[in-house]
Amino acid sequence: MARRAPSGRAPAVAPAPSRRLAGRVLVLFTLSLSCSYLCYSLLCCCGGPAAPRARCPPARAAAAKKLLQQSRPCGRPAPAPPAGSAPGPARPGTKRLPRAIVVGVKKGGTRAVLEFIRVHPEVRALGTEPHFFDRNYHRGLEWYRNLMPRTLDSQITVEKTPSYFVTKEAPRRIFNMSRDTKLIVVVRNPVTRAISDYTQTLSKKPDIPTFEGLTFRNRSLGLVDTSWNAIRIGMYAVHLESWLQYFPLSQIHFVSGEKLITDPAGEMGKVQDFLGIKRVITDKHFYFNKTKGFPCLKKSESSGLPRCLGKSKGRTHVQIDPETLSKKPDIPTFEGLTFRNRSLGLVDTSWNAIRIGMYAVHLESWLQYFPLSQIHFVSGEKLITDPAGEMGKVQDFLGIKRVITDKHFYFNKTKGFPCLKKSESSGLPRCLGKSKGRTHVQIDPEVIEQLRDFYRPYNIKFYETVGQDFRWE
Ligand SMILES: Nc1ncnc2c1ncn2[C@@H]1O[C@H](COP(=O)(O)OS(=O)(=O)O)[C@@H](OP(=O)(O)O)[C@H]1O
Repeated sequence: MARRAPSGRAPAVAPAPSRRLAGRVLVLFTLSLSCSYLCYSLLCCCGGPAAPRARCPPARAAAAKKLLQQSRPCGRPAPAPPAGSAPGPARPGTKRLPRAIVVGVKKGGTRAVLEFIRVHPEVRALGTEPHFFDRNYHRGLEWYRNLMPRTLDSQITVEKTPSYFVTKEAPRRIFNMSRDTKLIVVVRNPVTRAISDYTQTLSKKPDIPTFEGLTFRNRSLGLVDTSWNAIRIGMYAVHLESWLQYFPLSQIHFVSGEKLITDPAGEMGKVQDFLGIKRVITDKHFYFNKTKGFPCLKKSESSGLPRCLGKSKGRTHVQIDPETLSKKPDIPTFEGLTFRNRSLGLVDTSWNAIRIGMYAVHLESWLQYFPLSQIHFVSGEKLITDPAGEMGKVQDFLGIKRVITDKHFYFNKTKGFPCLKKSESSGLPRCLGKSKGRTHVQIDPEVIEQLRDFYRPYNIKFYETVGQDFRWE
């Protein structure tokens, strides 16, 4: 080893054995450097001399870890270091907030859409799910922006977090970030989606109850448990309402999870149109992998090699009793819809079926424009028991001769209603159609009593206003 001169500098000329040693050390050092570089290049970077590749940002490396069979997504020009970080080669582009977000739905095919769209040169995607608008909102927009890949002005930043679709606050939060954000929702038959979701949970927690057990609150009554997430997520219309309060429908693109499998190029074509970018991703980008049973990319964005999605995508689903699958959706009961709080007797006046019967309330609006004498009230009850009598009054009100009389009606026992002896159209007897005079569903008499109490003050007000007692009590 070269001894240090008192000044601390190495002597200008070292003795001969030391020089040999130094020479060897230098050769070894150079060799080890070359080796490290070679390993580094093989493990992390891809590309050839024509396309110099850069190190992958950490978030993408994490994404790669998550995705089996996915090589590390790199192969883009090296991104620039964040301001204030250690100097390095200049990396082009800026970290920008996403212009498009795949907001759902879980198990719809969101990973496929993200991996397919990021093949487009005008798209850069965050590989991991940042969960910013649900779990990490408190971290602030800068935190979110920092996760994003660098993009050039011409490129679109995209992220995907499927749980956003069912997060109540997500539409408002995304709107507050940018009202122009384009939203992509991958939807799939909610029954298959629920089974896929359940299969995933089962793979992590093998002790959970059966799918059937979790699906029903009461199986014999067919009451589906809408509080179970696997079911709730599939109630697309319910969740969509929250999004439509902030975004026009034109700003939401729905990808068919089914077509994404049978015709990935077709579905991705529509996604590209929606994003306003050229249709670059086409049939040529896909092949059907028989072993996987799904379409795969011929060249992935990351490695340029053929790539299928990971093992967790396209799992074999658990077998579900076909009877469970054919159960009708859990339409709420009349009782369920009637009350905001049944034990408190609080009737839900926002339900149309209830609100319409508050005649006194609606009549007020009419009386602001028309005198009462210009409005004629037909009793729905008397129209059944005495159609001629009620129609007589209608003719009087219209100022026409009482032509329609008892002679025009007969009681049809099968129908259980009065019918016309001669219809105006055919001259033949005619009852109203099947949709008129249906057998009503049975309602708990206690509910009927509660509703009578509810309507009583409205009815009294109505009788007083119109000067007629319709005797509904
Ligand atoms: N090309 C391709 N390859 C593999 N899998 C594909 C593909 N296209 C769509 N799918 C379907 O994607 C389903 C997983 O959906 P997600 O990616 O949205 O799941 S997750 O919410 O991110 O966990 C996954 O659901 P399962 O089949 O139930 O596993 C697939 O059916």
